[in-house]
Amino acid sequence: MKPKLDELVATARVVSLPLSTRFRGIDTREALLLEGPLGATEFSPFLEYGDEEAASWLAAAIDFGWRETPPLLRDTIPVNATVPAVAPSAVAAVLARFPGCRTAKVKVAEPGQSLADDIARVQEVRRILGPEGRIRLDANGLWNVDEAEHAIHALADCDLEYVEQPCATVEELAEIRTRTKYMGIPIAADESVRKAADPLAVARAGAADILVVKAQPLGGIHAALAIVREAGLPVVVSSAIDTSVGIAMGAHLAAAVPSLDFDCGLGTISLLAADVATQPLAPVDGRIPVRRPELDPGALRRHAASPERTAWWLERLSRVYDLL
Ligand SMILES: O=C(O)CCC(=O)c1ccccc1C(=O)O
Ligand SMILES: [Mg+2]
Repeated sequence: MKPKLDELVATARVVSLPLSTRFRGIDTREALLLEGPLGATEFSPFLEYGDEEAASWLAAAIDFGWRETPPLLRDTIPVNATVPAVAPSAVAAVLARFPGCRTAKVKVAEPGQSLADDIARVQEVRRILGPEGRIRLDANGLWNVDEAEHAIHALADCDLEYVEQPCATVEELAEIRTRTKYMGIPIAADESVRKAADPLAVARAGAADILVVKAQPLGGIHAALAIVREAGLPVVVSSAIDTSVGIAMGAHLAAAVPSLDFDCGLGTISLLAADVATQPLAPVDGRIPVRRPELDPGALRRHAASPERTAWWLERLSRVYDLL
């Protein structure tokens, strides 16, 4: 069901939240929050995304606010720490923000950095987590196949759970997966799922061992769950530096998937220096609860975006609404 645009605009609030650590080249995160009949919901495509891409994010916001979730199989979700491409000296402070998380996802292949920087960061994560910790990497598609092969081989010593989107295309993923198979390190697809015209193409091509699924870019909990069912691969539910409201959307998806073998990328409230919920969905003992957060009116006021940015988001909302 599609609510009227007026109904969306009536409750829309735009916030600008400071990050505790720079991530993806940003240090504040803007989001538009809405109140549906079922609770708060979030529309927060990244600023550079075009309206077509943002349309899936709006469909997701409406899905979470206006449609009952599928049956939930879990009431808490284990989450990973997310380590941005920071210097080794900053790793301990980042990990300390993720209490109880046994798994860390480490960003690698950051433009302007070298493989030596990645190795130093990953080694520091391994040192702090100890031998029982799990380490996965995320290159956001920034290596070519030869660079990926070299880097994965060099980092294999650190005992890797999987490598997420080492290269950009499905063809490259298939190639790197073949080349690194002997190392026994699985390849996960993220952008090849959430930014693809066909999110199932990577699974069909046999180009990944694991799918990263995100509720907002995939059009919402129900659409993402259908993709998970059809893909037939293990999944990791993740997020996009959402507020607690978007994280809750992801947590409900993670609670609904038939099986959940990996810790999820839903701990990222810890990368924000402020949030919008009365009780933020930050990790405790390595897990987040599955519940709908309540918006905190004081936080919405304190972190309200400027009138200019609010107008920009409302215009975006109305343009994207017309695409649904
Ligand atoms: O999966 C996680 O640990 C957190 C989410 C994350 O890494 C992310 C957050 C914003 C944009 C892109 C990504 C990504 O997985 O590539
Ligand atoms: Mg990723």
